[in-house]
Amino acid sequence: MTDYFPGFGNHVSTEAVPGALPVGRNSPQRPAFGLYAEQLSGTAFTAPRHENRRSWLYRLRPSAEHPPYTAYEGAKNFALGRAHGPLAPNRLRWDPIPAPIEPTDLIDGMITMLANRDPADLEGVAVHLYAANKDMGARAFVDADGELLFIPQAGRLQLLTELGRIDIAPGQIALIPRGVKFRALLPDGEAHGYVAENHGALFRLPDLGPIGANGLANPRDFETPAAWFEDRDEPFEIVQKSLGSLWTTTLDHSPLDVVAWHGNFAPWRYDLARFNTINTVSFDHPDPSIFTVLTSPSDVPGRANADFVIFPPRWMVAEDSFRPPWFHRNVMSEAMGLIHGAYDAKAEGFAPGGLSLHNLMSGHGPDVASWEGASNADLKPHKIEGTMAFMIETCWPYRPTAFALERAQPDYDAAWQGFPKAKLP
Ligand SMILES: O=C(O)Cc1cc(O)ccc1O
Ligand SMILES: [Fe+2]
Repeated sequence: MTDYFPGFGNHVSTEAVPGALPVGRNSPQRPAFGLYAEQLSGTAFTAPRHENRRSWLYRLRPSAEHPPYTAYEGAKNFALGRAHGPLAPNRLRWDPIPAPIEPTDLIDGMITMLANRDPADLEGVAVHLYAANKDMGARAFVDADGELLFIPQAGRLQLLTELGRIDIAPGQIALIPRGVKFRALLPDGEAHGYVAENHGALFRLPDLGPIGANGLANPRDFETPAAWFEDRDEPFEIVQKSLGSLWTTTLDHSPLDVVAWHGNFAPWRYDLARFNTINTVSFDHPDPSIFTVLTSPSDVPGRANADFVIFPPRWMVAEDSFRPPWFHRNVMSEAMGLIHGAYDAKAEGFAPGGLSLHNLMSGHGPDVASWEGASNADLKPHKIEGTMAFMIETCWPYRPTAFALERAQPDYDAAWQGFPKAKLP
């Protein structure tokens, strides 16, 4: 049986029980076996055809059958909203968060660090960390506020979703579309990582322009799971994030009961090692947009609501060039994480599992040690290996949560202290 279908945004047809998927129509008068047909729309009905995303689900019970939601009291650091008041234009950086002490599943282990727009604007992105040590048993999570891009840093995740099962390890990413229910198992007993929650236009592959028809993340390397379901008649909690807060209700069955589905609005996974990295073979350090894996456009051409950019292993061959990221100030706002290894612009203080924020127009770039090293390096071809950093870049300035502001490294500015003054002739 096929576990995954290759391709980005393809129209998939899949059934876990033969005969469950209707042929030739979406909503027969009586679907097979008494299943319920349900359309799940990821874009407006009238979105242009090339952007239109929806799937048809055939399930044991309709999603509409649920008791009222009430406020969820767990996950104290998740969906906190942004800290209010003026935000100093300081660069910020965080150490990795410690493992939980109490048994904590993925929902309760979510920690919101950065957010920008109100989810109700249908724009913006939030950056969360997670640290969990317990499987989600009889509970599922669903995010009405956006799609969730999982970026594991340590420990595998098994994401059991309404549309199928996804296994990922650090170095792979997975996307759970807005509105898709899922629960997460931790095959290694513990898991840490990052989540980018995109409230805006769906993540898609960037245009390639003069690069041509191939390169960067190639569509065939994205994998969408085959239909899978669980038939569990027992109390099952659903936690929903909606309009920036968390809500709970309890069903008498698992909501992961979709026996068959077809469509192009579905979860997927991708292995970052498949990224076809393109870089200079002459001089200068190109803009990091060459490393864009996924982009969520805004209404302004070329100005992303959110870009997911990686800094993968690659050859550095530029001649007479300062090879690491240059000093810069950017109108876009940059959140960065590190999956493993070391990042070439930061010799110290940016650890795997850590996070940094360089908001709009803040001066940043190589720390003193990285600048010193790269300014004096012998420029023979050199391979950067054993590393994977990433950036969630957005046109909407981030606001850290109060939780994040309280825990920022106290001395990040020291990374740029002690540069020798230039000497004029
Ligand atoms: O600030 C950073 O480290 C991210 C970054 C990397 C790069 O190669 C060029 C620009 C940039 O913002
Ligand atoms: Fe930057």
